[in-house]
Amino acid sequence: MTEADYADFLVVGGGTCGCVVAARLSEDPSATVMLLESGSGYRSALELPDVLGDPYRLPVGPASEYTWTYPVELTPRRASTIARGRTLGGSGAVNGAYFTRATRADFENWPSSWRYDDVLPYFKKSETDRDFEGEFHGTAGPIPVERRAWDQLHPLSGEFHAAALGAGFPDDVDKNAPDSFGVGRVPLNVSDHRRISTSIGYLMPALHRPNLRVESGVNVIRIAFSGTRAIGVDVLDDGNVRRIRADHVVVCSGAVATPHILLNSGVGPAEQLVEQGVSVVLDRPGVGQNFVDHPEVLLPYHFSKPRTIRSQTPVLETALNLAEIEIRPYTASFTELVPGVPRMDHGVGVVLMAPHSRGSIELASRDPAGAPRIRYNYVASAHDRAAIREGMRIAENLLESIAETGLIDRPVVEYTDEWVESRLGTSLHMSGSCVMGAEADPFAVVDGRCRVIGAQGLSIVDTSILPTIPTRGPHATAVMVAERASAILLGDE
Ligand SMILES: Cc1cc2nc3c(=O)[nH]c(=O)nc-3n(C[C@H](O)[C@H](O)[C@H](O)COP(=O)(O)OP(=O)(O)OC[C@H]3O[C@@H](n4cnc5c(N)ncnc54)[C@H](O)[C@@H]3O)c2cc1C
Repeated sequence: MTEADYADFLVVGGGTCGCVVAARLSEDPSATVMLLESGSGYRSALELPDVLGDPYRLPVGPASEYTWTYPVELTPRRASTIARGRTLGGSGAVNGAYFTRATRADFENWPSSWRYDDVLPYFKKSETDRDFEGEFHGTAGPIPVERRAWDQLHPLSGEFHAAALGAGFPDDVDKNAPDSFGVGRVPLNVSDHRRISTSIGYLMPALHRPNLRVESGVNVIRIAFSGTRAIGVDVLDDGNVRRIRADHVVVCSGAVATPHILLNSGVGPAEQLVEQGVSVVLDRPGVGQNFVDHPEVLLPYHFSKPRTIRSQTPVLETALNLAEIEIRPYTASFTELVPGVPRMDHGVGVVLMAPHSRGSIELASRDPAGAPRIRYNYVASAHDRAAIREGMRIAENLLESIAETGLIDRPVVEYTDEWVESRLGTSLHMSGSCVMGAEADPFAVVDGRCRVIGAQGLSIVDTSILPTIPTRGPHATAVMVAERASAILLGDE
């Protein structure tokens, strides 16, 4: 075997988690590490395409060369599409750069070895917080974290903050503190007006290592097994199938592609695999089942006077976090943010952060390169419908107060159930499509050490394994999970 077709650790997917895992594992000079990424690659931050470094735009429009686009069913009556990053850095290279940790309470429903005290060291290890230090913050990690200076906030962000305080919500000074609650500035993984993805923060500084090899533009179609032991992967390379062998395969392909690759490899609900003509390697009923994402409704507003578009304003600078609702005063419309998106109003996002509805990802065909069938099953639960309505009521009151300052006008809209369903979107925070759990739990796919239950030489490290969705955006939590999983894989924990 040549070095091109074997590695001790084979990392499948160079997204948020894959870049962390490849960089950390290759710190051990005795281990060879290969990272395979389906999308584009670059060798240094200098080669980074401008559009990926710009934190004030999201290159996820219909013609983007940096995304996967999947057809989805948000509700049985609402078809849509979702984007996921397809480049080094993955979804974290194209996202809104809002970098907020899961709270202490979020970890109470994770396995007992993943409580807040267990994960805090890895949150700290991942970041350099430029505003806060002390027991909850890191000062030497690869991802810089800062909040927008008060005197640079967009007027809408400042008025939103004042309106929420005026309505009696608590001042949430540090949204990355363990018990964050209320209104405050959001932490951003931005430095010198550049989005710092894990590709920039972790992978680029590691590329000089002789034991790390990165291949981009390579599509992994399945994991290869001998019995239940993973022995490598099959990749589609220039139309040819090539096998790359490994001692340990670490799947980091994200919450959509990871279950899809597993299903194509014969790991998943046996009945579904048999129906699709895939040989069963391991019957794991939880693969692709019960995922969660944050549903979102945009309440429209207009600026009273025409405003010049500010080129260096983050889309989200402040937010109000309540027990299960997040209210986001977006500073720009998605038409301004996402190239190629049709005309849309400015809007304040009302987002359900702890939904009860669960979705599924299943094989739609035997073609491993085809898209899976993704059903969100959004707002199927009466709880979710009521919680979104309550969030809309709070957001309405805040918009009313902001309108009184003369900054914005509000179109007259009757918020019927049909209107809500027609405006329903997703925050693109999909989590839990291959959850971590106890070995005895038939729906768990990986154990507390990120190993696929029932297989050998196979781990999953990405947002698909999150046991419950964070009540914040998942990016910072994904980086933490990848930090800890790397320590586990290296035998340091
Ligand atoms: C547009 C957008 C905006 C978002 N905004 C925010 C935000 O502001 N804050 C926040 O907290 N979260 C945000 N998120 C969510 C967050 O970015 C993701 O949850 C997180 O980055 C997911 O990390 P991951 O490692 O699980 O997957 P990803 O980062 O998606 O990485 C998966 C990688 O695997 C690769 N891959 C997939 N299939 C294959 C294959 N077959 N072969 C080889 N490689 C493959 C992909 O190309 C990709 O690079 C956003 C997401 C999107 C899409």
